[in-house]
Amino acid sequence: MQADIGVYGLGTMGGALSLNLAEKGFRVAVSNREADWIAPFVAGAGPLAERIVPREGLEAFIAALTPPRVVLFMIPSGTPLDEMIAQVTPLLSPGDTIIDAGNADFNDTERRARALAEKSLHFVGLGISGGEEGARHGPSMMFGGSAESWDRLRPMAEAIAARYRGDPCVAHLGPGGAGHFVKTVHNGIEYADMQMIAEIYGLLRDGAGWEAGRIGALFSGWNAGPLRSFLIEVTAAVLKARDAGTGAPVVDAIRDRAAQKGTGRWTMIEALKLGQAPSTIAAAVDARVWSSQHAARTAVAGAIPAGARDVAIPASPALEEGLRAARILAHLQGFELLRAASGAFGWALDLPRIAEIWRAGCIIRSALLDELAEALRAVPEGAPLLLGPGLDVTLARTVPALRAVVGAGVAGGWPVPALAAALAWYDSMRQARGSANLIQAQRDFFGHHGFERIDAPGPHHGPWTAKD
Ligand SMILES: NC(=O)C1=CN([C@@H]2O[C@H](COP(=O)(O)OP(=O)(O)OC[C@H]3O[C@@H](n4cnc5c(N)ncnc54)[C@H](OP(=O)(O)O)[C@@H]3O)[C@@H](O)[C@H]2O)C=CC1
Ligand SMILES: O=C(CO)[C@H](O)[C@H](O)COP(=O)(O)O
Repeated sequence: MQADIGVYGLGTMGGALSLNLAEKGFRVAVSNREADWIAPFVAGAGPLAERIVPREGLEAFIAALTPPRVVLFMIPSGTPLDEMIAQVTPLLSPGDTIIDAGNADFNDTERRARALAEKSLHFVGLGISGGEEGARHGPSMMFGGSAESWDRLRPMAEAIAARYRGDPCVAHLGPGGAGHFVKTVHNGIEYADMQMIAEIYGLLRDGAGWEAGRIGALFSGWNAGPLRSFLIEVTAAVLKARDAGTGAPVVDAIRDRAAQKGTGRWTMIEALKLGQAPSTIAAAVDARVWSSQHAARTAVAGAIPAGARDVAIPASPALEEGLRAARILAHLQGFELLRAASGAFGWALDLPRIAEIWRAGCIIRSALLDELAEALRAVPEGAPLLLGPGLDVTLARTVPALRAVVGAGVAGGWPVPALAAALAWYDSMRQARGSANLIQAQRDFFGHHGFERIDAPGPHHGPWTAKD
């Protein structure tokens, strides 16, 4: 049997995606670097095995594909992918397509697309979100590549994608690295959302003395309201889970060191290159770094005075509203970054469509994304996204709660870096006149850098004479 597509890499995501493709009627050739994974995978596929073509070795794998061939890699996307591309390219023919469905640095995707185009091969950078469950039953997918590749692969992509009220959660976002860039920013927002949720958990645990299960029950309640989302649902389930041996909350036994594979860091690197400052994502990346500095934290703990003792943590409605405000702000920062990238790289990213394809299947899926898609459609071209119709009203109503939550964290000495970063951005952006006039004066004083005046064309220098 010849296959419609080949999936290389039968790990968590590749295995699940292969089964999803087979379930939707596609014949899927599968292979894996460690070949002894292949037979157990097929054995576990049940009736879907009849549409799975297992192959050991690259040559046999490629020979199992119907031309023009489509080869999808679901492996770590740095050097491993470059090595696999080098091995597979001589086996392919002009017109064949390589898809990288892993998380990739979009600069690598751009480079690979250029190099493969010289060999008349198509390269697709496909951002996929949804974890194992999403890959198996319907992920959200961010397609980057040529229009020709999209036309060819669209039916397959739409067949396996998550659906939001019937609408497939996949879109062609642009050429080259556009899909991987959008996936990277998705993960940046994911980092911010996870961090802000963890900060609320920390306030309740350390500031209010709540036990994990009680916090989990609170999150469950929130999941029935405007905060409804996969990450709130996951948080509630995690907080309620108990260790089979001890009966204690599992979360209490987990080391407080957050790992990261790089997408949050990539988001920040690209943001800074584009002159953007998504402060909530930066705070989330910072917080993961601080969390990993466990030895230093342990040494410092107790040696430095704590915050005030008599600070009350705001009650549940304020926590819920504050988190809602911060979540909106984090998403808006992510979309501002996408808008900046779209302009800089000439991608014409369809921001409302991106919000729409994130409404189901992906890790940050939430009730907010539907509201956000509507607001992004309505916001005038070029206007700050903070003025997104509807969201502006919600922010005006919920930001006071965010102030109360951040205020309690600051006064009590419980860290709330991402929540505070959201608030700082909001307050900075609503200041028609900020304090950067002083920065300009300082720069001119020590570096003769010049400044603009509000009352006369420039540039100007100050009458600085002496250090006071
Ligand atoms: N897990 C998730 O929730 C998500 C992951 N991703 C991305 O999907 C990709 C795969 O992740 P995931 O399935 O979780 O990872 P796993 O660790 O479960 O699987 C990794 C796969 O990559 C293969 N692999 C590793 N190194 C090499 C190499 N040098 N050459 C060839 N094959 C190699 C492994 O083969 P072998 O068995 O031989 O080691 C295995 O098939 C990554 O890019 C990840 O960032 C994207 C979205 C969500
Ligand atoms: O892409 C994903 C979800 O969207 C992956 O789960 C990713 O691994 C998460 O990033 P990190 O490992 O850095 O927390």
